[in-house]
Amino acid sequence: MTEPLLEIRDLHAVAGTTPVLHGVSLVIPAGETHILFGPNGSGKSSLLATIMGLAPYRVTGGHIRFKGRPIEAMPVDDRARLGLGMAFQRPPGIDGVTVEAFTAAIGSADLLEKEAAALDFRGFEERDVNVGFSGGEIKRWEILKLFLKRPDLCLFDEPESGVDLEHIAAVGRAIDRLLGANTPNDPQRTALVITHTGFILDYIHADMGHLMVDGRILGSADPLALFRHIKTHGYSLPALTAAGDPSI
Ligand SMILES: Nc1ncnc2c1ncn2[C@@H]1O[C@H](COP(=O)(O)OP(=O)(O)OP(=O)(O)O)[C@@H](O)[C@H]1O
Repeated sequence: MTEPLLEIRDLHAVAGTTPVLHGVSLVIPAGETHILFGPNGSGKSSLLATIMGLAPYRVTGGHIRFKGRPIEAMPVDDRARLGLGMAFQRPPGIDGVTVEAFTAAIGSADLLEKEAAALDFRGFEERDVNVGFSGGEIKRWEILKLFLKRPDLCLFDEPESGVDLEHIAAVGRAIDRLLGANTPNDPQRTALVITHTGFILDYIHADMGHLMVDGRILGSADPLALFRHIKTHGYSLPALTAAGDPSI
């Protein structure tokens, strides 16, 4: 079996003083793409933010191992250096830091033009990062940012929400290309993707789907079967959890 790149066991976490995760366990082998489904407020974004190490999220129990190393207490910049990266749902604007300067700072200036064209994101070089970007432009920049950084584990928080129907194809294809094995030195990436609409499933190969409810993973199954099940039956899985039937 492939080594787990990310291993989360019985994770409890708070946002400030609010409990948000209540015993999440999740293992993602290297090279796999996993999808996280769940109703509003179930803790999906909190889980991604806790993995990334963002304030005000704090682990109060359990553990997170990435590449075999415990990272619960590791600062966010060390996690990024170790190979974690996240495309945010609602990232802050960075006044005074242009897209060009940001790209140069992460050592990817030579890639910007080509990758920006693939995401139809030309002409933003002089704009401050995420300042005044439309909802869809933010999403495209967040994915472009991961392209420029190429983290080993990519966390996507609703990458297609707010993106118009034409650009969803560009976003979907870009994510597929980002995650795919490009050269022997640039192997298949690992990803955890939050989606409500499921559009992204038309463009990427996903290995496993997880259903999160009330800060816990209720069950896991084939992502397309799980998505179809949620569309028909909502966010409860008595059949899945009782029988463990991967085809639902
Ligand atoms: N920084 C915070 N401070 C206080 N409460 C928070 C914070 N972040 C998340 N929460 C609460 O934790 C719960 C889970 O929120 P979270 O954003 O993780 O849900 P979600 O599953 O991503 O929802 P959605 O699908 O609507 O994006 C919510 O009740 C939310 O209000």
